[in-house]
Formats: sequence, structure tokens, C-alpha cells
Amino acid sequence: MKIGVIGAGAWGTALAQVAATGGKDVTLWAREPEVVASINDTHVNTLFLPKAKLSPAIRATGDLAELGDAEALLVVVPAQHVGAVLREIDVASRPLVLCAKGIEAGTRRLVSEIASEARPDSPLAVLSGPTFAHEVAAGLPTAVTLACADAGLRDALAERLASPSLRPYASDDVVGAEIGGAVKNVLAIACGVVDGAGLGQNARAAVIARGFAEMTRYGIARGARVETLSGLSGLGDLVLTCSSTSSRNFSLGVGIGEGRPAASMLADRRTVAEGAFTAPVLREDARARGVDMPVTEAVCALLEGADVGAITQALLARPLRPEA
Ligand SMILES: NC(=O)c1ccc[n+]([C@@H]2O[C@H](COP(=O)([O-])OP(=O)(O)OC[C@H]3O[C@@H](n4cnc5c(N)ncnc54)[C@H](O)[C@@H]3O)[C@@H](O)[C@H]2O)c1
Ligand SMILES: O=P(O)(O)OC[C@H](O)CO
Repeated sequence: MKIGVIGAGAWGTALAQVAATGGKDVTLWAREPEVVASINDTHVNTLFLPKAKLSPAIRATGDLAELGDAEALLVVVPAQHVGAVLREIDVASRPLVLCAKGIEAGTRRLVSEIASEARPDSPLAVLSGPTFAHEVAAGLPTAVTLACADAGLRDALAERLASPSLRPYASDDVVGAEIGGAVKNVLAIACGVVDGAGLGQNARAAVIARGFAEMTRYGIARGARVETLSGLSGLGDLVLTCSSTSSRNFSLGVGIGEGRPAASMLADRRTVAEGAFTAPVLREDARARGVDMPVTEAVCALLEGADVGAITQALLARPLRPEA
């Protein structure tokens, strides 16, 4: 089977490694010529996943046309670039497995909505869950949600993507799988701020629990099912990214909590912290739908330069309310 992977950041590279280790023929599209060269010449992605020794069965290319004959394509560019890349490639009606986590600025669309507009003939699936790329590339045990409306395709993809260390759980709730991954990135920034500002572990647990409550309110408003949100792609990924500096979103929050300006940290980086792009559009969409998301509102204010102490006090001083 030939698998195409669109995007050779850390996650696309790790997924290519899993597929190649499982005996698939893998072509990996990278935007950066130096990434193509380093993967093909040294079997290392020196820019985005430098510690992983990659299978020689992975062939990198800078030409999207070379992925046209793949049986399935994993789409792993950051959410804000999915539309542009999918409009550029001719994938006929091949299945697209969407692996980016975010909401598109300006349109408020989930990645599946972007993809179905760009490639209306391609069936879509979403792969999401608690998955640090370096752990997956190292073959450490990992479980994910694989969501797809078509049961036959879902089972076929699950079988092809499963490996001895990567275990997919099937779901038909595509929107639910996407909401968890998009919202947890914003909440991870908040947990990083708590850590960086030394607000304590009680505060971090409170942000995780109240963050999950707002993820659930927002998810329900967009048609997600609660059991999906409390599964791997929602609560599972929230717990992972809210507790480790391996998360780029959490680390961004730590920097903000320590008093560094968000804008300069974002300007300095090549890797993506999706939560910084999702937070403003999530706030806009939640307001439009009448969904209360105070942690998301706080993250937006902090990204815009607000003072951590003032935001913390404002959150604590909100009118008292029932938990449920
Ligand atoms: N890294 C992880 O552990 C991980 C795990 C699960 C999901 N994800 C998700 O996967 C997606 C990709 O993240 P990543 O970690 O692989 O990226 P990364 O931070 O490792 O690398 C950045 C990526 O963005 C690409 N890029 C930058 N500008 C672009 C443009 N204009 N057009 C197209 N691509 C562009 C780069 O080529 C590179 O592939 C994100 O949505 C992320 O949330 C990441
Ligand atoms: O490094 P982060 O914060 O983008 O998180 C990576 C993955 O989404 C974890 O599942």
C-alpha cells in the first residue's frame, strides 16, 4: 500500500515513520527543500524531529504531484494552511486523513470543513488524540481516535494505520474528534501560564476541569458528542498537553506566565503552537454561538499582552455559579 503524507513537521514525520515501519510505501511531502534533503540523504528530519532515526523506506519530496497515486493521504500541515495545500494537490477522490488540530481564522471552519470544500470528492477521516510526535516516532505505546462517517472506510483505515504501538479507536463523530484537538491547544496555553507564573497545581487542575467544561459546552454547540469529548481526542489530549513541556502550546504558556511577551515568542519560532492561532477564532465563534468560554477569553487576553495577575484575579472574581 502507498501512503502519502502531506507535511513533514514533527507529526507528519512521526506518522510517516509508523507507516514505513509497518511495511507501507511512504512518500512524505515537505515544504522546505532542506527537510527533503535531510530525510532522503541522512534519514533524519533535522529541522522538525531531529532525534528520530527514520526508516529508509520513507521518501521525501518537495513536489505534491508525487503523492497523486497514494491510496490514502494523511494531511499534517498546520490547520491555517490546510486549505491552500489541498487546493494545490490533485488527489482525485482518495481518502484524506486529517491530522491537524485547529480552527481556521476568518472562516471559523474545522479542518474537515476546509477539506470538504477544497476536495469535495474525497472521503474524510480525522485522526486525533494524545500523541507527542517524538514518542510515536520512537514506537512508544499510543492510542488515538480515528473518526470517519463511513464505517467501511473507517475500518479499512484503522487496519492500515494500526501498528504494534499505535492503536486507533474508531468513532463516527468527526466533529467531536476535531473539537477536542482544537480546544485543548488553547487550554494547554492556559495551563502553561499557571506553571510559568507559579500559580500552583490546584490552579492547574482547576483549569483542566473548567477548561474541559467549556470544551464540552462548545463541542455540544457545534454538534459533537460528549463521549467523544471525554475520550482520547478530547480529555485524553487535554491531560497530555496540560501537563508537559513537551507540548509547544504548554511551553508557550509557560513563557507568558514567566513574563515574556507572546508576540516575540511566536515571531521567533519555526514550529507551530496551534493554540495561539485557534484562540482568537475560537473566542469569536463561541461568542457568536453564545457559549461561555472564560478560560479561552483569558488566553486571548494574555496573547494580546494582558497582565497575568490581573487576568487571574478577574477569573477568580467572576460571579459564583453552579458547577454543572
Ligand atoms: N507535533 C506533535 O506532536 C503533533 C501531534 C499531533 C498533532 N499535531 C498537529 O499536526 C499539525 C502539524 O504540526 P507539526 O507538529 O507536525 O508541525 P511542526 O511544528 O513540527 O512544523 C511546522 C510545520 O508547518 C509547516 N508549514 C509552515 N508554514 C507553512 C505553509 N505556509 N504552508 C504549509 N505548511 C507550512 C512546516 O512545513 C512544518 O511541516 C498541527 O496541527 C499540530 O497541532 C502535532
Ligand atoms: O506540542 P503541542 O502542544 O502542539 O501538542 C502536540 C499534540 O497535539 C499532542 O497530542
